[in-house]
Amino acid sequence: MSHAPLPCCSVRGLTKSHGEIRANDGVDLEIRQGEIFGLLGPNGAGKSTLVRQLTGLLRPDAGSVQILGHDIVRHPERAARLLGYLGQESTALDELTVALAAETTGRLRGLSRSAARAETAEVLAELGLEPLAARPLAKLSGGQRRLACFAATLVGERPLLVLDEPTTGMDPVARRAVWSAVDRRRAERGTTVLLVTHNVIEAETVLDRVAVLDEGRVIACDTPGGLKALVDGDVRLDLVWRGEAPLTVPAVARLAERADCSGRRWTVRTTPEEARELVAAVTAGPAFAALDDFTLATPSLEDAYLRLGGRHQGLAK
Ligand SMILES: Nc1ncnc2c1ncn2[C@@H]1O[C@H](COP(=O)(O)OP(=O)(O)OP(=O)(O)O)[C@@H](O)[C@H]1O
Repeated sequence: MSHAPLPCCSVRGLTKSHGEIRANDGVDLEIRQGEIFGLLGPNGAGKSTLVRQLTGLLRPDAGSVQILGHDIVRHPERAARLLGYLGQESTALDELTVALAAETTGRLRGLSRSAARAETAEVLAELGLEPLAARPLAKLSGGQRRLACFAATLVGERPLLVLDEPTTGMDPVARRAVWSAVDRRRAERGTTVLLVTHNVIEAETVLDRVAVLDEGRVIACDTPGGLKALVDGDVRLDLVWRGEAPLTVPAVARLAERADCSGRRWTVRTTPEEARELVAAVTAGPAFAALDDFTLATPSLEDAYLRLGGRHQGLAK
């Protein structure tokens, strides 16, 4: 008889209210070992509330959280030994230099001084942070500080990494360094990663599975491919006007009623057949003269998300 491996993290019926607001409403999740698992959802969906309960920082009103077989509701103090957590709030280590913050995290996690130092040097090199090693966290730019906090989270390795919006404020080079570091830990050490993110398109390439949270509930849980199958067959037409859209053109006026309009950019989700007709209509006559740019694209994970929780626009952060 074969046994399924122990899940890394198992959440059942998790419920938490902040006063009147039910931030988590019976959440069930199972994260497998070695998986990069994404938690998506609009602002206020309850992602941070969920994550803070997994990390033992917040006590649920009801439900259970097991991490590698440990009951985190009963023993919240065990979470620190099982997971590395990068939260959204600023760190208590803000007065320290980048190197010392990382080293101190390693020491707090039980590494000897020399091991903490060696790991810090490795992680700073991996993330391109060596030039900032001697600078206090409080004196760095937002993106630099975020990367330094991410570095500290990696020192004193834990089997589970919980990363709440790790790339907020980072430039593309730093973002790429974060995703490669995450991917490398999974490939080389079997680390499990729970990633909370708004940046769906960026995260799509590293995620094995995704749960979509909306108003405190899991409304979908699947692979990125599985979620995208929800919008299979649809295409997205983006139009960018030079100035005001030419609403005197009947086809454009009709489009205005159903497009998501964001300034000069209009987005329409439609079938390939209709997209061809729309493109023909806007690339002729006065509409074309008013058009700055247009693109037709196959669906992304963000389109799948919008289809699921479409009334929210929270992922466009
Ligand atoms: N300490 C608190 N006191 C009162 N209400 C809170 C508190 N923390 C969160 N909430 C409310 O609970 C709901 C869920 O918040 P949460 O921070 O978990 O959402 P989120 O999905 O992490 O959002 P974001 O993407 O903006 O970070 C929101 O309606 C929020 O206003």
